[in-house]
Amino acid sequence: MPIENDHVFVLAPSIAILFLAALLGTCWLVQRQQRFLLWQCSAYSLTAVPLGFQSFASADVLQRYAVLVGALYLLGSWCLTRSWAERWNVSIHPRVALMVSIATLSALFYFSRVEQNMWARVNSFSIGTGLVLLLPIWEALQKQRSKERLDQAFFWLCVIFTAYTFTRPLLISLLGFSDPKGFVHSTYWLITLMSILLFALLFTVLMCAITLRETINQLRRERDHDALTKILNRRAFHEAAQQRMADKRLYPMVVLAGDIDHFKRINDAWGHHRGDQVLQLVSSTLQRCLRTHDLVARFGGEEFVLLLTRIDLQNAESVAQRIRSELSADRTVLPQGPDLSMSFGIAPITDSDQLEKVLKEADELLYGAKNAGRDRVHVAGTHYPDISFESTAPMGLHMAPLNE
Ligand SMILES: Nc1nc2c(ncn2[C@@H]2O[C@H](COP(=O)(O)OP(=O)(O)OP(=O)(O)O)[C@@H](O)[C@H]2O)c(=O)[nH]1
Repeated sequence: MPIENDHVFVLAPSIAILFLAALLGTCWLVQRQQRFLLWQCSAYSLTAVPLGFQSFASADVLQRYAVLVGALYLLGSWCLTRSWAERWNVSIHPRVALMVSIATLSALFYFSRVEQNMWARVNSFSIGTGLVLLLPIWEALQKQRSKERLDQAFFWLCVIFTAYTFTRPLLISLLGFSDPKGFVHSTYWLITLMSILLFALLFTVLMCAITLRETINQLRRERDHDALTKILNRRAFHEAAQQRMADKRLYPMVVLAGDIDHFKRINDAWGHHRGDQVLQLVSSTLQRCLRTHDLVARFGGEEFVLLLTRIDLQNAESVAQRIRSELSADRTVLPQGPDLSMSFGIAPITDSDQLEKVLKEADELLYGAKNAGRDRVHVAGTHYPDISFESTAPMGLHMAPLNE
């Protein structure tokens, strides 16, 4: 059969939708995390096939295969609902979708085989697919959704597309194109093709933007957080601390440098895995002491740093003492082991201070607490006669065990 020019023209949207499906499929293959991309890709592929078929078929052939074509579209709509449900983290009931699909296919059968009525066929199909698409939207309306602008845009695009699916035959007939006969040549069909292509494009652009945003956010999270304890790392702490220090309302502020005592012994006696659990326990204990605007970070090894806002040295010392007593009483990780203990150095921040200078001071105080026998808190401005400084240890190098 020779391919006519207008056939090629009406086939173009199906081919374009297949390209979009390939794009979404590739996005999923590259990162294998956003499963909604895969469902959307399946929906496009399943829709492009009957769309292409309809562009070629005569009215008689269409009537004969109405149920099969309808079934493919419904399957495509089901994949679309799975994609949206995945995105919004809602569950949809396959049984309801199945019942709607059976009713729709029965109507298609009736209006193509028993009573031949193209208009009723088109309308019953639109209502059926619209109802399937409504399922995840209904669920999403019942729960709190993301306030992110892209997610909001995605949700409303889904709502508009569903409303359009319900009313498409009516809308197009309102425009004056009420005769869907002779499909390939009808304006009705061209408007249908173009609108589906437009929606597919909009969905693809939004989904790619959402995926890109989430990939970047994930990379940022990994860059800023310690993989084991999930709290800030040294780099991110510096960045966040500079911001806090620039805010005059958050003063007085202090830095607490803390270090688990004899952590090497825990590793040696109980294994590295248990050591990791101790690090996680310490970070969660430290996190519990935080208030809004406070920061906690793991600087490396078993060394942690806190920045506490709107607090004086005396109260900061109480916080450190509370952390010490909570840790020593906690038997969750080492039920039969020794009490966990930590040493702290606490230094104040004044608005003219450099962060590095305060960290160094807190670290020297911590070093003093270790020298003085560990399991204690040393606060700036207090005289500790039992300290035997040998030298000023640089940040992070003070943990070498002393010969006791
Ligand atoms: N399990 C575990 N151990 C770590 C990790 N990072 C560093 N360590 C270990 O932490 C130990 C730190 O030992 P030291 O620097 O001697 O410090 P310490 O034994 O706590 O002695 P003091 O600080 O002087 O009380 C080393 O044995 C490191 O191998 C980690 O992510 N997980």
